Amino acid sequence: MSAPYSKDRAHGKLQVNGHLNKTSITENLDESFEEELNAFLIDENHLHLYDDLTKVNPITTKTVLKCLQARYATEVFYTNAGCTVVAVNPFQPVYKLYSSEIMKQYHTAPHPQESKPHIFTVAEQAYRNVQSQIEPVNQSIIVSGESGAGKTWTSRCLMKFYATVAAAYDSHVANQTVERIESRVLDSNPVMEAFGNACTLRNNNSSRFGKYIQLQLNSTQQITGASIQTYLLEKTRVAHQAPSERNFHIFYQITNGATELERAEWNLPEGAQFSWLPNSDKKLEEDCFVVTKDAMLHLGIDHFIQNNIFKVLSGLLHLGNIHFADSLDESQPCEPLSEAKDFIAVTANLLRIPASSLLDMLRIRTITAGKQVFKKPCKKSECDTRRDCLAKTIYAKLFDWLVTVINESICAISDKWTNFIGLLDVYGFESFPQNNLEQLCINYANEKLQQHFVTHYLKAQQDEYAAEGLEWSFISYQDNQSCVALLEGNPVSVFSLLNEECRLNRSSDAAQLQSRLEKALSHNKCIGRDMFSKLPNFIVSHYAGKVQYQIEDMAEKNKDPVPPELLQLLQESEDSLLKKLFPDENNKVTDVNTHNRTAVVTVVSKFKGSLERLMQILHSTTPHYIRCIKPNMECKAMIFRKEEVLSQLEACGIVETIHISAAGFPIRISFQSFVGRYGIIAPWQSTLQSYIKDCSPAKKRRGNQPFSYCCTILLEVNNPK
Ligand SMILES: Nc1ncnc2c1ncn2[C@@H]1O[C@H](COP(=O)(O)OP(=O)(O)OP(=O)(O)O)[C@@H](O)[C@H]1O
Repeated sequence: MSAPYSKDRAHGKLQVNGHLNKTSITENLDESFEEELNAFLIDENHLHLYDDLTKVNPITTKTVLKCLQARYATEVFYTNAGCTVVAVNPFQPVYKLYSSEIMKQYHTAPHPQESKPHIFTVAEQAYRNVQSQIEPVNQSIIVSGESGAGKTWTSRCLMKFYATVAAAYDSHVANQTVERIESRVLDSNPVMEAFGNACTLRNNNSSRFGKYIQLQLNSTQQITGASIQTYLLEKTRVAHQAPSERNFHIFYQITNGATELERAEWNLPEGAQFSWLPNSDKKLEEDCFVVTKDAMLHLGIDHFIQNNIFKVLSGLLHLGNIHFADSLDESQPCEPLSEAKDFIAVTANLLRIPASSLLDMLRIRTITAGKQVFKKPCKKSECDTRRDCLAKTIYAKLFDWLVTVINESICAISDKWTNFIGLLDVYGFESFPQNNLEQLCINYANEKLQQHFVTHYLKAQQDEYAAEGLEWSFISYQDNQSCVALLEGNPVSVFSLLNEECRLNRSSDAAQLQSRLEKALSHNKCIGRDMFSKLPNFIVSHYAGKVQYQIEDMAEKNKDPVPPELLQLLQESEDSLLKKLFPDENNKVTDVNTHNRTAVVTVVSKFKGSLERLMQILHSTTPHYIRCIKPNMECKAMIFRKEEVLSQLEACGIVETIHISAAGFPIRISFQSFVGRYGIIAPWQSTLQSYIKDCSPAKKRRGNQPFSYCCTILLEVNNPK
């Protein structure tokens, strides 16, 4: 990222890295720029006063960082950065910021933009945009940031804001009958978090899935419903938890919070040990079973179904305790360890499947060749994989089913809502010592969102100024198109090669895949490799930094194979919930072991498809951005680590955003809307009409004219020369 220069710096014409006379100007100004920078920073007492970072002068990463730090020290957590609100996580409750009085203040403010920076300003702006019915009427609030930065917290606050200000107060039915829709929408949070969040090294309540919530508004802008779309649940967590991390919260809730009666029914004796329940001594406030059960009830999941769900979950915990011994004779199936025998019986009982069928499924593979069917004993490692696969398959289906049930409970029928405000809370960029397909998908999603931001805001704004012929010098921003192309492009990309590997119906060789990736994608500057690593790998230069991915297991994870006998077993279950989750038509589920190569639907293809649909929705809405920043990795209150914040600011290109916003036209409304609304003050209506007629085709073509431009027209019409 190059050193920026401010608008004022070059007499209002040159902003950052301007293509115009860039070199000469930067050379001439280097010295005085340094002086100016020091002059700005010298009086530390004034830095926290910068509510809007576009007013900082000069705008540099250092000045922006210093202002955010000064504000944080004075317990000011929100700062405007042009079109974005920067939210630095306080890591402590700040009740005064989110009270219903504060919500109402922002809601009723004549000019919310002039109030103190807040996520409620963004929420209110989006709401007023819907009220004004200016196209595009539907809105999206994109909340981004790394794990633990505060995305989920922010989304929750935004939902509470809308539940307060857009409530159907005047509706008798809504007030008197069962549960009001807004509270039901809010109830979806604890349920989704119990089943989809977990304690990780970086966040005690980390969302292990992405979500897009559409709040549905009627013609008078009251909430009439909502719908939730989820993305890529980290289902592997059910059977594998990294050291010092935990499984999904719900497992701890049932084991800690069940009553005596429930314990007996779900076979969860006090103090029972489960392999898939690590770090259960760590108590979190998220472990509140009563809250989850109440919320489920409000969403229409009655006690009977709840009981059924928790019984199945208990079955999964017991399943995790089934371990096999190595078989000395390959022709014989592996024997379960002696203590595992009880767990087989209990698991089978809780899942209501025959214990013998469960044991067979776990340790014997069925191979179909033409009309012949063979049985082959699995190795110990295969038995473990099949056990884990059973747990992941059930949990993922259960999670999807819950989302469907929640949607049925909160979604309004189509003629009851006209517009929506969408809240997007997706996992942040991830880079661990070991990265695999999960991180590749997550980082791909972040690349797509960054591209949306760049295209939608940075690029679109600059393009429009250029087309308008407005005085403007270009700002170089980090365009991530080549990285996106590397991952998903046509005809060849990381995804296409991974998918091809799955279609080839053979066990994948990581070293071969590495050389295939290298050969086919060498033209793209965003891919590389760690030559010193003995393990096959590739490195992707993401917009937020380089990430090294391990290739071992990647193709297998992409296939995500589910043995057909596993599905058959679940279809035979007598349990009413499992019957719902695995109805008979699942017989048709693609078997990746068969020869039907074209039918393989891989993880990346599915994920890419769902992201494309999300992008289409985002493109059809007016976007708003909230960038959450994690001020320290220990998640401690009032600690601001400059290096950590700096890398997050750089990763999201906030300084470029501030530059463009500082230099650009902040308000833009469609030409037609402008004339429709303000034309009345033009005394010469006919002149106005002819002025519009005379507008150049290029000007007429564009729907969104800068506000200043529209004002000029109005002025000219009012004061004809
Ligand atoms: N505005 C806030 N006020 C007080 N505490 C906050 C605020 N925002 C976040 N936190 C604290 O930070 C923690 C992490 O926030 P959150 O779970 O929203 O992060 P996230 O960005 O959604 O992380 P992940 O991507 O892992 O889900 C919260 O559990 C809460 O304790």
